[in-house]
Amino acid sequence: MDFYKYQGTGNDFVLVDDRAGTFPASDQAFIERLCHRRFGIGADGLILLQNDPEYDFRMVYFNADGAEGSMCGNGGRCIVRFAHDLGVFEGETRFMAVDGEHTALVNEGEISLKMSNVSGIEQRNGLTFLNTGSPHVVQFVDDLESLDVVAEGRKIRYSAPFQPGGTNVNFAQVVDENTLFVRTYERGVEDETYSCGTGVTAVALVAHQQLNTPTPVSIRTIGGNLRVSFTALADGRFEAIHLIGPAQRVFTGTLPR
Ligand SMILES: N[C@H](CCC[C@H](N)C(=O)O)C(=O)O
Repeated sequence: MDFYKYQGTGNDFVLVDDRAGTFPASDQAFIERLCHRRFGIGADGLILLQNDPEYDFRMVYFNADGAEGSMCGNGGRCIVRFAHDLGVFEGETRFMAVDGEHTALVNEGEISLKMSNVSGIEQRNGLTFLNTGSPHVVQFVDDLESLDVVAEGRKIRYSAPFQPGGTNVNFAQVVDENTLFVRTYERGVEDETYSCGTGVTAVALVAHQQLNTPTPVSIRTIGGNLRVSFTALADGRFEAIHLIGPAQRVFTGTLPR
C-alpha cells in the first residue's frame, strides 16, 4: 500500500488513499510506529482518505500516538490537496470529517478550508478555552520566542478543568495590529508542533474578541504563515470561519504492509 507525506505550515502527515477500506485503522501501535520519527516515516498524524456516499470523501485523522483525534485543520488542508492531487475533485470540494461537513477551495498554492462554527469562548479556571473542532486553550504572552512551550503547555494540557480528554495549548504574542505569532503544544503528539490549524483558528477568534484584531487575522507559526477569516456574531458565536494557507506533497513511499 502506498503512502504520501504532506505538510501544511510544517504540521506533517502521512496520507493514505483508503478508498478500498483495507488500511488497518484499528491497529493503534502500527499507526504510532508509522508516525514515529525514528522507527517510522515520521509525522504529527496519519490521515485516511475514505469513500463517503454523500461527499467527495471522508477524512479520518489519527494523532501521532495512533489514537483517532478530533478535527485537524492543517491535516484538513493537506487532505484537500491530496484529494485534488488524486483527481477526486476540481476547484471546490465538500467532505466529511469527525466534526462534520467541511468545504474547501484550492487556489494555486493555497487551500482555504471552512472550519466548523464555534459556539463561544469560555473561561475555565482563569484560562481562555474554546472548541474549533478540537479543544484549545489560548494564552497571550510577551516573549514567545524564549517560552518553554512543552513545559508550560503540558501543565495545562493535563490540568483538572480539561479532564478527562485534555486540551491543546496555544501561546500567542501580538506582532502588529493584524498579526500574531503562535506556538502550540499538541495533545496526542505530546510535543510542540510547527503549526496547528485548529489552534491558529482558536487564537484568531480570541484575538478578535479580546484584542479587537480585525478579520482576516494573519498568523505566523514556526512552520509558516496562515490567515483566518470569520464572521463574529453579537452573541459570541463565530461563523464562516476559514483557515487559509499552503499545503504540499513532500514525498511518496510504500507501507511495510
Ligand atoms: N494539528 C491539528 C490539531 C490536531 C488535534 C489534536 N492534537 C487533538 O486535539 O486531538 C490541527 O492542525 O488542527
